[in-house]
Amino acid sequence: MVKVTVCGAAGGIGQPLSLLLKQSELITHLSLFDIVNTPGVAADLSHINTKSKVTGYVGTAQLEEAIKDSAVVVIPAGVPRKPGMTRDDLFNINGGIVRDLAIAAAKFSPKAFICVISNPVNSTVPIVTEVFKQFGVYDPRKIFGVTTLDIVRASTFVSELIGAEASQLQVPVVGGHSGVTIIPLLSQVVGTSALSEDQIAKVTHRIQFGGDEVVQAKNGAGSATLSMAFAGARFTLNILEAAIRGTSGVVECTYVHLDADKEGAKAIKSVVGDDIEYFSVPVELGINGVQKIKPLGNLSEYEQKLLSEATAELKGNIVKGASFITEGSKF
Ligand SMILES: NC(=O)C1=CN([C@@H]2O[C@H](COP(=O)(O)OP(=O)(O)OC[C@H]3O[C@@H](n4cnc5c(N)ncnc54)[C@H](O)[C@@H]3O)[C@@H](O)[C@H]2O)C=CC1
Ligand SMILES: O=C([O-])CC(=O)C(=O)O
Repeated sequence: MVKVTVCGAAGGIGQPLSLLLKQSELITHLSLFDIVNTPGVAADLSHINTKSKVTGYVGTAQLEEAIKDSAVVVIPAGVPRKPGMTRDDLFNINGGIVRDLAIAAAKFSPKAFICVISNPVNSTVPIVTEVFKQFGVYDPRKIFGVTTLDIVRASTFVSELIGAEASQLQVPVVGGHSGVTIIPLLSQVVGTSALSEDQIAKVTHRIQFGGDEVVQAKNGAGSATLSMAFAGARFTLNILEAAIRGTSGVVECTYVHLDADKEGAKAIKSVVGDDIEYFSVPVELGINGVQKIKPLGNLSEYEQKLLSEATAELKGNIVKGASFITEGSKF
């Protein structure tokens, strides 16, 4: 049985993400959890003639049944931004939501891969880590912040500039998932050497603040949902491809604790500093999640500058998330 649970499944991301996951042959049970509306979403999806069984659960009383024995738990639960807000402004409400879902996952599905979409990702991933530590079930190879949308956006925006096929263009994006902590490594992309410094700076800024572009266009009705569902499905299916089907060479940039591969992390820390605990890095996925943290590769002078601008904010976000559990919540 390969059970995947989506927490926040009735939401703007949750519904299209569940639809995309329903198409996978690798999933045998798609479990949908939310605090509202999941029976309807589950009934609707359950009529689609693909492999997985679909079940819906609503409210915390049904959370154990929803989450137990999952291979993967994907978390797009929580509130989205409105214009004028930062992702960090979501911390107080989403921190508590992610904490409670992490507690359920630690109790009822301690071996699952946890894919965190809820913002602020830079802080919500440390929240999950600290909860899993408190329950004695922590494995850093299995907890992921989903930053795939940054990579998807980068491929689209850069391909528009250099005339490449967007779906084929690999653009590494490392660091975190908010504004200046998002670090696209455009110098590593074939075809970008023809771009001027000004073009590089502009497209870098667009990748860093792509989320704001959608928040402004939606004008109070939320943030990216459809592109995030696409990115979240890609990431989840890549985890399953490596872990369930055993395919080797599956690489994605994702925000992880660098303890997930201490050997691989040495090369990262030599570039970003010893005191950075979490970073979005290129990861080779395997049967246990993170199999190998790959090096960042060469950074241009401009990318070095982006890195130095990212670290202070990232470190603050990490401490804020971790201390929400270690100094705040007791359970
Ligand atoms: N990692 C990334 O790249 C991205 C992250 N996001 C984040 O994803 C989150 C969700 O965004 P949307 O789907 O647009 O929001 P939404 O408001 O449309 O949906 C969120 C869903 O979560 C549910 N929910 C609330 N509390 C819950 C709980 N305790 N347990 C289970 N479900 C609960 C709500 O009922 C709702 O159905 C936001 O925090 C947003 O900032 C959004 C886009 C990209
Ligand atoms: O911008 C937001 O709040 C949602 C998000 O994380 C993104 O679209 O990258």
